[in-house]
Amino acid sequence: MVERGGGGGGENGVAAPPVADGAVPVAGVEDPRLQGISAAIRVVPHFPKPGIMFNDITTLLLRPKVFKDTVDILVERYRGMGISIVAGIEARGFIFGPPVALALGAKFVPLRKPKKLPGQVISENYVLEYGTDCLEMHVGAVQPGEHALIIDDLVATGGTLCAAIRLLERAGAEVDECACIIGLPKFKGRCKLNGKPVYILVECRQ
Ligand SMILES: O=P(O)(O)OC[C@H]1O[C@H](OP(=O)(O)OP(=O)(O)O)[C@H](O)[C@@H]1O
Ligand SMILES: Nc1ncnc2[nH]cnc12
Repeated sequence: MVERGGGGGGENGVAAPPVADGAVPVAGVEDPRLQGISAAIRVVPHFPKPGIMFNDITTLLLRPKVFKDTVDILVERYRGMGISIVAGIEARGFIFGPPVALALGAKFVPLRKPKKLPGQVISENYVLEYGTDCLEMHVGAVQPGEHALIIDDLVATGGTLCAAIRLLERAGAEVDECACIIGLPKFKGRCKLNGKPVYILVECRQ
């Protein structure tokens, strides 16, 4: 299966968005919690720019039962798998990642936008719908051979997750899976990015 941008370093050193290349199921459709999670996500048309249907998880956070259901589903999936790193992507991965990390007894590693981390970092550029961005991770946060879970709120093109995977792998970690609360329908709930499975709870509403 062909992948673009899988190893970093596309044109101008910036990786292109990836192509889905595998099959991983979404959370079981029979799980009654998923409907509540989907219903708690507000869709804001034309934010932050015309034509974008923004899937806003802040409304989910206002409902403690639904927020807990969301965290619980992830904890239930990853408990007992030997994951020692939960890496969260700035900014919304910082909301869902830490409670999952605590429940798993794993460390939380923030993957931040440029020039936010004070220590020595490694960086990965990636392509957004318009322009580029970058994620950074502290050197020494991850030890070679550790098993990692990457968490964010939403996967759209997958460019952000691919940059996160590259960061963890450059540090020698084994990325077991990426988990997002929301995924665009084009992923059909099943995908791999950079060869890593992506677990999606609910489809993005557009
Ligand atoms: O799959 P992709 O096309 O890469 O997009 C997904 C990313 O976009 C959003 O973050 P954003 O870049 O808007 O940053 P923010 O969370 O700091 O607002 C979202 O939280 C994901 O991190
Ligand atoms: N439609 C969307 N809603 C929320 N965050 C996003 N990040 C990229 N696309 C998004």
